[in-house]
Amino acid sequence: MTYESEIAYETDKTVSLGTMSHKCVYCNALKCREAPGMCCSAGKVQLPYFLPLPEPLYSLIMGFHPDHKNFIDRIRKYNNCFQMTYFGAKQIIEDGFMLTFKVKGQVYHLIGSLQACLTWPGIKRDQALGRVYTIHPNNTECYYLRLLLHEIRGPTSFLKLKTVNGTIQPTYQAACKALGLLEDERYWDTTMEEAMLCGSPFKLRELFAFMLIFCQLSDALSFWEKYKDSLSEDIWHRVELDIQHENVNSVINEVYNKCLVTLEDTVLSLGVLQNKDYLREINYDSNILAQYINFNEHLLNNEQSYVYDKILEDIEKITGQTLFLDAPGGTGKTFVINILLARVRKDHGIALAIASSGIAATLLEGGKTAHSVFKLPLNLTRMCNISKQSNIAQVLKDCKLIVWDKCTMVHKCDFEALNRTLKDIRRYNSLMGGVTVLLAGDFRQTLLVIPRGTRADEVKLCLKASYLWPHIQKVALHKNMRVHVKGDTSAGIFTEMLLKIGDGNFPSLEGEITIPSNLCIVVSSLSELTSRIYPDIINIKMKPTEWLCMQAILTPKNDKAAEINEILLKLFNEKAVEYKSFDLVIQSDDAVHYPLEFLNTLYPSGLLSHKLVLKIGAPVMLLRNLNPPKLCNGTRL
Ligand SMILES: Nc1ncnc2c1ncn2[C@@H]1O[C@H](COP(=O)(O)OP(=O)(O)OP(=O)(O)O)[C@@H](O)[C@H]1O
Repeated sequence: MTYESEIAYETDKTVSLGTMSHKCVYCNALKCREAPGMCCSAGKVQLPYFLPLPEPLYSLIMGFHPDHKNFIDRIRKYNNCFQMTYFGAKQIIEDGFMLTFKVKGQVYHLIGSLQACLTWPGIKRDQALGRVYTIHPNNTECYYLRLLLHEIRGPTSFLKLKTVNGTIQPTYQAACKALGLLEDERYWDTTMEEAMLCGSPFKLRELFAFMLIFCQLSDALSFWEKYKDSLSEDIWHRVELDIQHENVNSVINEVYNKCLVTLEDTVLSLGVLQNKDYLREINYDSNILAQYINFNEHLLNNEQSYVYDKILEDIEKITGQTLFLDAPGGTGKTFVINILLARVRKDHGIALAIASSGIAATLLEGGKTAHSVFKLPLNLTRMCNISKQSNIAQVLKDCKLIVWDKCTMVHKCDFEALNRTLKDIRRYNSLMGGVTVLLAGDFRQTLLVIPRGTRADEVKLCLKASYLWPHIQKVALHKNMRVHVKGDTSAGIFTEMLLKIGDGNFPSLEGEITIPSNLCIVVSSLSELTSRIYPDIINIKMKPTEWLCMQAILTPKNDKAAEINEILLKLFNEKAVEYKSFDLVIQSDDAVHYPLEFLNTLYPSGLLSHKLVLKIGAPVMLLRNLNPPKLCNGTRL
């Protein structure tokens, strides 16, 4: 039926929908019939408040505008066309000679007079927008020209695109290189030359080893030829002392050879050619661990000691039990786990420390995420992605204890896949292949995330719903040590509240709770948040390091973190220095489907964003250390 704006449907006898006398108990929606809750999935779907319509839409709809009738008659057509063309922009930059905007990294230009024809009906020539065409990398110069068009704002000629710092480059590719848009071996030269200013030959060899392993030097031999004298300087000194008056040239090859041997040792010590995973697990310093145990073991309270002794006994008797440590926040899970790990590792046994999230993994000594160690597939399957011959299989075969913190966040299928994999690798058909497993977590905290899933889905797919759950022994910790040992009363109030919420005992209104104002401050914008957490950040140099350690803004998504970083960095007056990553598609044919500028917009977890902006004075946090014993991930530099 076509909608006729002239007809008063509410009084028309031929149209009878009934009165809207039913009110949904969850969202107050008025309905003719239909069970309560169908409209909002029993209160789970909550729409934002309806904001007043902007002008002239408000007048057009409400009848205050002369074009009201015309608008209402054609409202469907208007709707359809807005559906196709509407999108929002957060930031529009109008410098340069033409208006440009980016959607997912792709640049769109207001093409105006560049438009070849005027045939599109109803579109004015100066309102047309053009998207830069994707080009295959084999079409070299066009490909680099396109890259430049994405980087240089407001170019007025092709010559201008080729001009970098006043110099006209011979090709677009050369211009890209000069602008630092392409991967360039010169960076490794600059790195080495900078290191040579103050680094010892030992450090230079270590750096060279890192480059060989992680940086894919295209011509390692030429690099060696170029820097071999600096890399072997200390060896030269030693040899010179030994040979006294002999001809130096006669030993030159011996020196380089020695240098290459030490270089090889460095590469091997980084564990690339050996089983790095295995070496890492057995190479803990027993003396330090013994000291740690002596210092902390006697601090364990009765509940903690019970758990601790039970697990050690299980490891000793090789009973191979799986235990679940049910412990709310602050009861000392991490404390007990770290002593347990130290105890096994002290005797060069393998104790794997696993957590379901990266942040939780950093709290455990030598912790790693479950997905990285067990190679848990993202699309759930019956087995983990570990071959029997792999390095990690060797580790799993010999390990004595697996600790899995925050296990309540894991999908039951992952846990079941691990069970099957361990049975297979260890060739032992009991639970978890007979290795002692300690699962720790609190079901009141975050459960697993099911995309577009409901609360019921989460419960149905969590660890408790697994067929293995009845075979897991349960132990618990109750005493909040954060409050007990540290006397932190606010932590006590917070923990009590969390427990009440988790147990469903906190007063709520239609499924929503109000957090007491003495527990947190609600802010209205990101900039207010940053100014409250980091007031006066530009004078950070005057503040003690502890000040910075006392505050942090946590956000679950990398793009939000980038936004917060940008707000804070703008407050520093120093000149910004930009470092850009080189993103590549492995198959060159995919370059058309995944253009560089799109790859550059992604924020994969564990990787830096495409553009790293640094300013003098702004603190930097280490994301990944290639040489872990010295600085750990998350260190502020
Ligand atoms: N027996 C103990 N003696 C002294 N301090 C302890 C003891 N147990 C725990 N603590 C301290 O109490 C604090 C909380 O412990 P911990 O971080 O291990 O708790 P948790 O259960 O892992 O908490 P969350 O779930 O919030 O991570 C830590 O500072 C820890 O050092």
